[in-house]
Amino acid sequence: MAGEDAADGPNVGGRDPDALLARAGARGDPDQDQHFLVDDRVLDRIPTYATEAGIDLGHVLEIGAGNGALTDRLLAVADWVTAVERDPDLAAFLRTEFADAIEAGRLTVIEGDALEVDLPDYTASISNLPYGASSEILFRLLPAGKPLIAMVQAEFADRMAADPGSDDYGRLSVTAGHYADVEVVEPVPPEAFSPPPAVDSALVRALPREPNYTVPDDDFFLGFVKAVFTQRRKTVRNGIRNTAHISGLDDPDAVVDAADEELLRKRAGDLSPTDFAELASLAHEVGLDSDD
Ligand SMILES: C[S@@+](CC[C@H](N)C(=O)[O-])C[C@H]1O[C@@H](n2cnc3c(N)ncnc32)[C@H](O)[C@@H]1O
Repeated sequence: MAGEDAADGPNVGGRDPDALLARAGARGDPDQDQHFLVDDRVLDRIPTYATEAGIDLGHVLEIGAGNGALTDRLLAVADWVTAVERDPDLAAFLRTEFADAIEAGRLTVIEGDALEVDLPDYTASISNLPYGASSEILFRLLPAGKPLIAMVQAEFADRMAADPGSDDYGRLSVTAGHYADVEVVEPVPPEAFSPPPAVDSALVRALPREPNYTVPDDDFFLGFVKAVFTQRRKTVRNGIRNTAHISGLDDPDAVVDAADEELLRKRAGDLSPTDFAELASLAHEVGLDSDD
């Protein structure tokens, strides 16, 4: 079990992030989404967002391990960490710096693109994500139904966790909320990173659960939500009619004819996830050709 036994020598959990950067010889290339966490307090707090929620740390997946500052903290609490890193120099550094943990079978380094490599069967993911690919990476991870803690752009975090009717509520909120309860657990300023990103950051925690609605088909539901939000300033009636090329509906008019007038008069940003599920279920029933 995670805890004292998981500690791998006196340094694990206490490596100085600046010293790690110096040893890695990494300057951080913003074009490669390389912004390394150098604030010890933020690094130390990240695993606590998992432990306080009782998340199983048997096998933690870290995407974008970089110089290993977070990997070090994860090794202090997890039984096993799999770290994915695309930069070959950083992956090589991780293999050297954490040779003892690798030798002990507690760390696996996967060199490659997180969107392409095979992912292991992990119990939780905890990452400081490359912002350029956060959306794609998150929507690779969330359907796995495992708890997730991720550093993302603050604005992105707010949109993930937003409630219906708020300015931040949109496709991202409904899609993330389809898989998990999402909360923003900590805002993180640019100075916590080297080099500092141009944007504010935030840590989100996503705890998987079944949605409180049912849909006939996840992909159809998510495509329908995407389609209607492309017309967020229009009424839902027009949104459904105008976006059949995105939603894949064969007969959007049949959906509009059958749907509840009160929902059709609203705009996408005012529909709850349950409203979307009701409309998508109806659309699936009456808006698709039977041979689809
Ligand atoms: C924001 S840095 C985080 C580094 C380190 N984990 C930390 O917390 O300081 C993101 C890391 O992801 C790596 N990266 C960028 N795109 C990636 C991708 N598609 N797949 C895997 N790693 C990627 C970068 O090389 C960089 O090391």
